[in-house]
Amino acid sequence: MTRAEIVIPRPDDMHLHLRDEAMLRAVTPASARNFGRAVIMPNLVPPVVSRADVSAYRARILAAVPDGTPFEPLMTMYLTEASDPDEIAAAHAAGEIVSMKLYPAGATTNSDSGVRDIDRVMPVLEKMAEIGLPLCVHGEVTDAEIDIFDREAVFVERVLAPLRRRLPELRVVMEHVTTADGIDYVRDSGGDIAATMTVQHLALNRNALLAGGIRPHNYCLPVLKRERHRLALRAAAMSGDPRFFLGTDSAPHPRHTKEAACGCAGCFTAPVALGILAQIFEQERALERLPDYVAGHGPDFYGLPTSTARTRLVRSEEPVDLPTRVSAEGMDVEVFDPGFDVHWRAEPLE
Ligand SMILES: NC(=O)N[C@@H](CC(=O)O)C(=O)O
Ligand SMILES: [Zn+2]
Ligand SMILES: [Zn+2]
Repeated sequence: MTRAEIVIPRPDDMHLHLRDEAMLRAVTPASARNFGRAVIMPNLVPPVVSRADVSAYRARILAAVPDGTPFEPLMTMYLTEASDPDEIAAAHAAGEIVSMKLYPAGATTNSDSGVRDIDRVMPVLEKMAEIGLPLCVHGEVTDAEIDIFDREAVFVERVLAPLRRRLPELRVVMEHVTTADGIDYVRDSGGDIAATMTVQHLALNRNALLAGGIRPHNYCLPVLKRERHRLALRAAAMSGDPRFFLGTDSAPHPRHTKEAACGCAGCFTAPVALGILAQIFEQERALERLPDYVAGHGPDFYGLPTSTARTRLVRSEEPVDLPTRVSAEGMDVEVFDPGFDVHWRAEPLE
């Protein structure tokens, strides 16, 4: 194929970190350009835990969106052991949030305020099941004795499956699923569950993190896994199963905090996500499945209409020059590099 193009509904990013202040201003334009809507993660410092926090953060995001770019942040609230079921129900009823986010305390970036004991949040989860408000889950256990490559599979077995047996009506999104175990669980366990998958977990296996030198910009949580897991993720993404959809988990950190003795977890993929995904779906001869993966299944799960705006994906003979860095206000953020040529680029249409 030399030059080709496809026009698809404007994609939505169902898992995104935009941060705050200078970083928020630096990274928001890339997401607003490529995506019509995004589910915004609440792991700021301090976290987004109240209705007032949600509305103030939403206003700061909108202020960072370039003029004339339509972009709708879909807000989430950070679940803590002090979360109040009535406040959450009120936020949901008022359309202020699309989900609650569960971080096991200590599992990932800015998760210290997260949940230590699931029993303590059962009243909130029961209320959410009753009103149909989804729970977005960072699905990893935090026990020091569990190997980091096993933490997702162990979470499914010890936390998620028992929770869903206890509360089968709870709607759940297993965020950034990375293992065949997670994929199998979402596909086979029944009930109202879905999963997001990132760009980096479809593009790379753990060799890209560790072979031939350590590559901190490929470090994220859950950590990249073995090839067989990447292949299971690819198969799920290409299967057309509506329970699987894009959440980039684009997670910017200042460059010096990743290129460090103890580097931060997170890959900044927002500027390049769509081109890389088109490349991957083309490679798998499944381009016709891309629109549902990036623009159909996600909004469907959240009860939102598919976007009526359009995006054109253009394939060129020559590889695209991918941006390597975003700099603003003295802040440097390295853009994710998939390590292979990308011939596709996304152009938002009016
Ligand atoms: N994915 C990551 O590696 N990092 C995310 C947190 C998260 O989504 O777990 C971040 O906020 O930096
Ligand atoms: Zn996470
Ligand atoms: Zn994330």
